[in-house]
Amino acid sequence: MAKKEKSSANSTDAKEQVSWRERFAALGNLPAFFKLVWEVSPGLFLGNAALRLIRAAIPAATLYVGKLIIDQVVALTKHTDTGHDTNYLWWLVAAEFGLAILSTSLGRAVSLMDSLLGDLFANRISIRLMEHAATLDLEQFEDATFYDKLERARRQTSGRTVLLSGVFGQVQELISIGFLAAGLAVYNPWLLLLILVAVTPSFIGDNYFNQRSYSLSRSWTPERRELDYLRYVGASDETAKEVKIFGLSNFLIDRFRSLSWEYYLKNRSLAISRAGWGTLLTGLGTAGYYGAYVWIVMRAVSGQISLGDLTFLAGSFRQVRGSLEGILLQFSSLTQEAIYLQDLFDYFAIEPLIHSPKTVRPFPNPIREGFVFENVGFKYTNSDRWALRNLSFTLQAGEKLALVGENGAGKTTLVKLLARLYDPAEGRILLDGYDLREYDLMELRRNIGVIFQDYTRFKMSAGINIAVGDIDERTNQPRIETSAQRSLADTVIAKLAGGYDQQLGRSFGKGVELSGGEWQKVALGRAYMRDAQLIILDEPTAALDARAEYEVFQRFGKLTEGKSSVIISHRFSTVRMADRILVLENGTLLEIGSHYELLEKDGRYAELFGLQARGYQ
Ligand SMILES: Nc1ncnc2c1ncn2[C@@H]1O[C@H](COP(=O)(O)OP(=O)(O)OP(=O)(O)O)[C@@H](O)[C@H]1O
Repeated sequence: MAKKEKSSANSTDAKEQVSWRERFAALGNLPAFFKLVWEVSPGLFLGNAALRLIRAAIPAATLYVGKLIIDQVVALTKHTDTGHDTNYLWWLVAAEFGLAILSTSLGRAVSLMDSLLGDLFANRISIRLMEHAATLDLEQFEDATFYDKLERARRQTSGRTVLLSGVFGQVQELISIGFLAAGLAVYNPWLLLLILVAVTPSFIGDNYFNQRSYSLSRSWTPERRELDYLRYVGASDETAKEVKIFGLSNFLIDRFRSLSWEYYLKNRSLAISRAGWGTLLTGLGTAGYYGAYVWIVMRAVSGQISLGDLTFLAGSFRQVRGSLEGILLQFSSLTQEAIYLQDLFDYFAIEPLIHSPKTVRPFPNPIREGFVFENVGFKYTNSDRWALRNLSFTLQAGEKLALVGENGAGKTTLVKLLARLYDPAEGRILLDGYDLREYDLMELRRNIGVIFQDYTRFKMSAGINIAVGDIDERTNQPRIETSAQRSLADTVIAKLAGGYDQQLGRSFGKGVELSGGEWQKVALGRAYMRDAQLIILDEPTAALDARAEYEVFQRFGKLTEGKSSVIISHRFSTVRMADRILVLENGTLLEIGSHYELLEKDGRYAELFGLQARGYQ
């Protein structure tokens, strides 16, 4: 299944035009779609189908009762002396009234079920979207075409029940037509053929325009994302500061205006030609209908059919034409919806490249030998440059290693490889003698605690912001508080009115904003939440004041005794506390050794250390 979806995804990616064959092929997504809807609520699904079936019989029944009423009225007016049959007439009128009431009540019930099912379905798809996102690789998130797919899939979360009511509506209409057509065929089967011919032009026209509008919307996905982004940057608490200071609003608005105007113009020309052609082609259908109407009227005038027959035929004819037109139009929008569904399934079909092997090696506890980098090389997908190359070194068990190097040297990349956020393109990383890829991915990550320099400031409570280090322990308040003490976050939280329950960030309710250093102390608490064997801090103290930094590292040294740790820092006062220091330059290892060894060597480390030391003199 996944394979099939992938191949069709490629074919639609390759070109924006969608052929008839692809439209029909897209209908193959319907069973999977119905399965999703069924899973949401079997009861609502079945109820909806049953009510629609009953409703399908009502138009034909109403028309037939109408014919009986007219025939009865005519009979009564011809024989004024026979008043005995008025009872029957009133029964007929009551029946028609009953049918009308039934029809509207069923209609309401159906739309109620549609909307309930729609809400449940939207929630379910959103959850599946998040569940699937959690399985994907970091690299996939950094890819623009992936984002386009994600964006198109996200748009499926709402409004996809249009498809549901569309298909149910189609079946309902088809059954209605069956009843009505049977009536028409009794009088003259040619009438049916005439109807088919009359509706075909508008059907073809509509299909053509649906396809063009899908192609336009699909080919504009990146621009639509950019529009969303501009709207966000132009009106968000996170950007307001810089937008004001640098006076960016006109720049952003101009970009938004020109891009949205371009899209509007393309849409407008499509909408205008659609309206023009639509009017012309439906006109043809109307002419066909009135041709047949004239024929029926002439037969009534010449006395070949009764007045009741005339109303029944004219009514059936009008309804069949309307329903058929509806079905054919729905069909084209149905295939369009099915193509949109393809986007959703394409997204679900994306498979992560980084995963656990089928049989996993037990994770060492404790780690005995450590991590060994063997000729490791790595290149980001969208880059021709090697971010790391020919990297060989050992991070011994229990060792404190510092990474030093200029901006862009590859320090963060090295850390991401350790946590298997990426896999090396060349060479391998061993843990206690075996490739990292042989261990269970989740277990590896559980044993590594990383605080990145661009850690996330969750717009949630202060307690949760620490607990994310080990989210299963979020109700373990003593553990959260101990972690906060270790990272100095406790002094920050003590000043908050709501303490650990205080909402952070200004997005929701009475949230408060923290300073950069305060946020960093909170984020640092995450490292202590987790009982990891390797702790990695990527510039963890860049925003801390000198006293806090000193204290953090005093504690860090003690608290991670016996554990391995990696610290990335540009401050040599921090770096010199490590057992060994690894100096990276342009993705390759330049020097490795203790502070004193490297000073003695008088290489790059000694040079950088000297530069910083002189700055303080
Ligand atoms: N997601 C990415 N996609 C493409 N290239 C990337 C990505 N992340 C980093 N790079 C590139 O890889 C190289 C190494 O980046 P890395 O973040 O490892 O550097 P760093 O040593 O941690 O730098 P800094 O001291 O500035 O944090 C840089 O040239 C950077 O431009």
